[in-house]
Amino acid sequence: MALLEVKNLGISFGGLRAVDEFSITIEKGQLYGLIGPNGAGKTTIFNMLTGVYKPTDGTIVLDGKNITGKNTIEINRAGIARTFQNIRLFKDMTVLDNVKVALHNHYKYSTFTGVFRLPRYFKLEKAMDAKALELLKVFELDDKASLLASGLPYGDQRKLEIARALATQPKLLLLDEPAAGMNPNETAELMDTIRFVRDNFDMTVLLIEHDMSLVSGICEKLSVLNFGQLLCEGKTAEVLKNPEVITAYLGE
Ligand SMILES: Nc1ncnc2c1ncn2[C@@H]1O[C@H](COP(=O)(O)OP(=O)(O)OP(=O)(O)O)[C@@H](O)[C@H]1O
Repeated sequence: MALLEVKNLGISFGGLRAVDEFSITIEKGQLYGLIGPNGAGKTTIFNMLTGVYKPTDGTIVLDGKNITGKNTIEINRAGIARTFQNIRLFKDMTVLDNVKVALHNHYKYSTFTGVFRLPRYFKLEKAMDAKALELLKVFELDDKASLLASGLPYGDQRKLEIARALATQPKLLLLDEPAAGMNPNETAELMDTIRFVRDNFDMTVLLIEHDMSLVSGICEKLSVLNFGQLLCEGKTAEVLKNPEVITAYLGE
């Protein structure tokens, strides 16, 4: 059974059909890329997959469960986490607390326990600190845990966003232009990190990216979107040779 099965997804904004009849099947453990020119509808698809927008048509099934039309919290609990094109961290919180916020889904204590600082509070806070640090270590951010997120260099902020998304323990990780604004060295490092996450967290990744070095470097399969519709899909090397794709996108 596929991890993600999307069929005939569509949405309109007023008179604009932003996404139309979009289908995609992603197997567990795949590194999958969604590419296409600016305004093709890629982020809109992410917004539908994560419950920010309700699709007008189609179905989204995650791991056998129909999640179409559910809200963002329900979808995150069902197992989809994402990062954003424009980094969205809690900039005035520490690096550690940014990850701990996302862990709260899985480490629950009552308000009473929290307000009165009962033993369970300290026990869970300690467990969350350890889990958050473990995640930060993967991204080599553990020694920066007590810094404010706003103080991190750009590449580290992007990594922290991925760490925070992973803290919700998703089945599927959506990355919206993870290499945006990165230099070639940072991008190469990011590719290693994404591969590491897939291999060590047993993760499935769908990413939107304009940086072709990253797309051809790590994506096993691609779907190409043009004017809201699927132009073609398949193995990365084959898709990138497709003349229609070159005309629509790479020849820009
Ligand atoms: N909330 C909205 N209201 C109206 N139009 C929208 C809304 N969200 C997206 N659109 C439109 O839908 C189309 C697809 O936009 P989207 O941001 O999904 O493209 P994209 O492929 O992610 O582009 P880019 O690569 O530039 O990020 C665009 O024409 C955009 O203006």
